[in-house]
Amino acid sequence: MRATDAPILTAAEMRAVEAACFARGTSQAELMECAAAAVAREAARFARGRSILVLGGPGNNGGDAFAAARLLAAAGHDVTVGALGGRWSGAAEAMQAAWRGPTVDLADAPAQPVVVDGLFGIGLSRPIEGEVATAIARLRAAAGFVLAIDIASGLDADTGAAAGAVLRADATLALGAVKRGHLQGEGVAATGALLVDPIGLAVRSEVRMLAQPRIAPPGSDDHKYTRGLVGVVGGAMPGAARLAATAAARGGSGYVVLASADARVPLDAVVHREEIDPDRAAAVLVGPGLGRDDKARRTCEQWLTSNCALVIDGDALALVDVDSLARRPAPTILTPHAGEFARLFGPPAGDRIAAALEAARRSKAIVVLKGAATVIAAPDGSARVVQPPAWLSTAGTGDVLAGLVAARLAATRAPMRAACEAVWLHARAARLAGPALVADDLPMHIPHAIAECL
Ligand SMILES: NC(=O)C1=CN([C@@H]2O[C@H](COP(=O)(O)OP(=O)(O)OC[C@H]3O[C@@H](n4cnc5c(N)ncnc54)[C@H](O)[C@@H]3O)[C@@H](O)[C@H]2O)[C@@H](O)CC1
Ligand SMILES: Nc1ncnc2c1ncn2[C@@H]1O[C@H](COP(=O)(O)OP(=O)(O)O)[C@@H](O)[C@H]1O
Ligand SMILES: [K+]
Repeated sequence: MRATDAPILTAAEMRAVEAACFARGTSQAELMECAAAAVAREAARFARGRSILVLGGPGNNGGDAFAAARLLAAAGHDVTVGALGGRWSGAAEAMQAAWRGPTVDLADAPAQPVVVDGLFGIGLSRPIEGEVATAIARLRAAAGFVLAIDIASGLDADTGAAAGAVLRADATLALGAVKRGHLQGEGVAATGALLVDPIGLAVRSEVRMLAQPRIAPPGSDDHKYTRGLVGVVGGAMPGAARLAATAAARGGSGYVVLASADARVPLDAVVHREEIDPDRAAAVLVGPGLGRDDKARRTCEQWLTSNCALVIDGDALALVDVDSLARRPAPTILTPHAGEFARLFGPPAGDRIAAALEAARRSKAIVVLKGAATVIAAPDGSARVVQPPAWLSTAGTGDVLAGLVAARLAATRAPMRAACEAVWLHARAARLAGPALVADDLPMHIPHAIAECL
């Protein structure tokens, strides 16, 4: 199944879940059979009759691989196992012994159009180098499709870092839960399409993949003010604030006010004013195109010390500090890209999810750390992660997101929910806009994305 709403665990958390499962009486062999059945199902779906090379390593990832090879062969597929000689133990040894088909050393394994990678999973303990690295480079180059069991071999399961070679996958079947390493570092490119099978494990985690939200429509007694007035503070680059204001209007706000020295409005529905009335605004966005001069600094300070629910983006992120954010009495959402995040909180070490959670805890704000995997982290330790389409990597799409976050904050008054709704709608609008999108294309697709969530 697709990874939407799936739990995301560290390797240690995954091992704790497995240990609890064994303590309840499930055997390792039973769990491995479950994993292997899921792997065989996906491999058969992708192979569509082509020959399959299954790579089996020395640990339980290899155990899954041998068991999957047995199931695939029993279903009539042409299967060869390329084994990394080693000492199997426990359930993995039993799975290796139960495989009766052709087995060759990894170094001699014949190239095949479909490769199932069961070399290493979350137990990778040192870089892949030497003969193994040479073999996987050769087999990868010849393969049309690689399915990784649990995680692409060579990736650190927590950070996605690759200290040595990696067998890049076209799809990965995560077992039990998504691992943090699928979503960061080299893992972003090496994971391919991310699929998850629960393999019968009950996994609870407040760090999850972002699910499609349910959006509440306005009630019959709502009017423009109850639905939420969004204030967008403009500055040195007025286009950015206009993009944000357009997204705020299309994102379900009752009323959008754009305060800018430049009187141009992007839509007739957006109202231009010199100032935003803090008592009327349900959410205020500060930062897109604001500039960083003294005037921008004063504007930022004024909103930071206000009682308004704030979305802080772009230039404003360079004008605030963590302690002032933590002192705010009203909800705050920060929407930094990696550079803005590093300036405010320090560069995220390997695990961006951990870094975003720590930043949320310190600033007492919702932190939306944008990028190829966008992390939405809350001070209470919960987080959601989504992989937006890479076509979003173009100027101004962050301004659109910031306006959308402000719209959802005004509509819901619930900052974590607002950030999740906005990030999902933004990614969905990008898919609806299609390849080679520009930021201006996104807002018109937001209402269609919202319609899918009612
Ligand atoms: N624990 C369980 O009961 C289950 C685990 N599952 C599978 O088990 C995997 C984890 O199994 P393990 O903990 O055995 O670990 P792995 O199978 O991921 O790898 C550990 C083995 O590889 C060796 N190794 C690590 N890095 C190496 C390198 N660079 N070169 C050569 N050898 C290297 C280690 O010495 C060890 O023998 C998961 O990813 C998943 O695929 C599934 O079967 C479900 C049940
Ligand atoms: N490689 C990528 N894959 C997916 N999404 C991306 C990628 N690069 C950037 N994005 C998304 O594009 C947006 C860019 O925001 P930002 O960097 O603030 O741009 P700007 O300031 O020009 O508006 C964010 O939503 C981010 O998650
Ligand atoms: K693997």
